[in-house]
Amino acid sequence: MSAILMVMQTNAVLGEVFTALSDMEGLVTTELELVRHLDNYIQEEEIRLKQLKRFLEEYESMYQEASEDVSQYLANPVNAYLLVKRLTSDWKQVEEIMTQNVGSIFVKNITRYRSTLPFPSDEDLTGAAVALMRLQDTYELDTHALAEGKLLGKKYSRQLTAGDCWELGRQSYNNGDHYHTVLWMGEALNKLEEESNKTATRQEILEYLAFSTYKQGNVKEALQLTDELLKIVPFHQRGLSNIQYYREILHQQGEIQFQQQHETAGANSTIEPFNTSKLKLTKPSGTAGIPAEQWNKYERLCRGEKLMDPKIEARLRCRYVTNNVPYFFIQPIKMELASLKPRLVIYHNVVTDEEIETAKKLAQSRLRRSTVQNSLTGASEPTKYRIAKAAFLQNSEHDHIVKMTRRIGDVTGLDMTTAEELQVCNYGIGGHYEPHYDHARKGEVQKDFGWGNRIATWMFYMSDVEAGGATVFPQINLALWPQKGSAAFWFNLHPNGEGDDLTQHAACPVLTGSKWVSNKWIHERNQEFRRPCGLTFDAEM
Ligand SMILES: O=C(O)CCC(=O)C(=O)O
Ligand SMILES: [Fe+2]
Repeated sequence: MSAILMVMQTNAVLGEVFTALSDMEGLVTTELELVRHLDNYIQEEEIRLKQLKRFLEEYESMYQEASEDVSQYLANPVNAYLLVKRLTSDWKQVEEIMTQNVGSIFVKNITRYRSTLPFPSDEDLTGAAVALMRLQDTYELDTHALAEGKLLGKKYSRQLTAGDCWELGRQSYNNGDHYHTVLWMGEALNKLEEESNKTATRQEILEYLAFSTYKQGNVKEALQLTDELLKIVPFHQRGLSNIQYYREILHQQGEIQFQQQHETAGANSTIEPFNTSKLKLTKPSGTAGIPAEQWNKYERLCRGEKLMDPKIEARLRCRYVTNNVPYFFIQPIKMELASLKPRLVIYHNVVTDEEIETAKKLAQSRLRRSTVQNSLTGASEPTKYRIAKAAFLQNSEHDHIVKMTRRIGDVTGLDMTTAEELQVCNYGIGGHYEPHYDHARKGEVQKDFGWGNRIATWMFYMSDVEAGGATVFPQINLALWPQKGSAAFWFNLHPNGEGDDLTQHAACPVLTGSKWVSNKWIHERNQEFRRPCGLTFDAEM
C-alpha cells in the first residue's frame, strides 16, 4: 500500500453508518420504530379482515336461509329488500374495505422516517459483510462457529440461517472474493439441510458455490457441484456451458478420460455435507503493496501472538516521571517503555473519564467516515484501508480539550501550537486501519500546514476494547492493547528529520466492543530547541 498520509474528514455517504459503532447504536432505535410500525400495520390489517369476515358470515347465513326455499324467502318483502341491499350498498362497502391500502400508508410513513432516522444503505451492508470477512481472516474464525453465533468459544449472537450465509456468500462474490464465497456458500449448503423452513434454495447456492470453487482452482469439485446443479435444473444455461469447460480442462490435465467427458462426474444421490477443508483455498492477502510476510506478521500480532525477542522485552521497564513539571511532582505519571528502537512509551492515567466523555460528546454529531489523502493525487477519499469515523476538535471548544492538549505538551516537552487539532476516532464492526505511517514519506504529498512533517504521534486510548483492536507495529513486533485512560507516544522522525520506517503501525480490526482513540499529531516547526535536530538516525529522544 502506498503510505497513507493525511487523515481527513468528509461527508462521504458511502458506508456512513456501519463505520462507527456509535452510529450503529442509532440503528437499534430505527429497528424498534420499524417493529412498532409493523405491529400497528398488522393490527390494522386484522381489523380490516375482521370486518370482511363479519360480512362473509352474514352473507353466508343469509344465503343458507335463502337457499332452503328461494321463493318463500323472497316472498318476504324485507328479505327481498335485504338481498338487494346486500348486493348494492353493502357490497360497495366490502369492495371499499378490500381495496383499502393500509400498507401503502404505512410504507409512506416509513419512507418519511428515512430522512429523520439513521438508515443503513446498500454500501453499509457490503461494508458490514466485508468487515465480518476481515474479522474472520485476522482472527482465524471458523465459518461454522461464526454461523452458530460463536466468537472465541463464547455464544454471542443468534444462529445464522442458510439464507444469511447465502447473503454473505453473495456479498463476497460481488466483491470478487471467491475464497469467502466458497466458505459461506458451503456453510449455507450444510445449514439448508438442517432447516425445516428453507431460507434459501439448493439451486441458488450451487450456482455460486460451483463457480467460486472453480475460481479457487478446484476444477474437479466445481464439476461435481455443477453436475448436482444440473440434476436440479437440467437446462441451466450457464451450468451447461461451465460443465463442458470444466470437463475439457480436466481432460487436458489427464484427470478424466475422454469417454468420461460426457458422463456425469458421479455425483452422489445422497447428500453429503460440503467439506471445505478438502478444497484448495487461497485466503486473499491484505492490501496490495504490503508484502505477504509483513501482512502475516500484522495479523499474528493482532491475534495476540508474542513475537518480540525476549531479550529486548527484558529491557523494557516501567517508571514514574515528572518531566520537571511542578504538577507532576505531586502526581507523577506512570510511564511504561514499550519499545527501545524506536523509543515508544505508554503513559498511564493521563486522561480522565470526564475529559473522555467531553471529547466523545463533542465529536459524536460530527463523526464522519475517515478518508485518506491519496499520496499521488493529494485528493481525500474514503478508503477500505481505514474503516472508522473521526472528527477534529479545537481547543476552544471546551476547557477539557485545552487541558488534554496542555498535558501532552507538559509530558512530551514539545510545542503544541503547531500540532493538529485533536482527532477523535471511533471504530465500528471490524473497524481497522491497515499498516501505515503517520508522517509523509519521501516523495509523498501531505496537506501542508506550513509546520513541517508529523514529528511525533500522541494517541489517547479513550476506551477499553472487549476483543481485538490492538495497535500493532509489525516492524518491531509490538502490540499495544487499548487501556482506557492511557496514551501511546512515539517520534515518527529521526532527529535529522528523516522518517523512521520502524514506526509503521496499524489498528487491528475490532472484534467485539467499541474502540475510541484520539490522536494529536505534533509537527516539526517550533520543536527546534525542544528536540534539537541530530545528524544520526540513532539519537535518543
Ligand atoms: O487506532 C489505533 O490504534 C491507531 C490509529 C492510527 O494509527 C491513526 O489514526 O493514525
Ligand atoms: Fe497512525
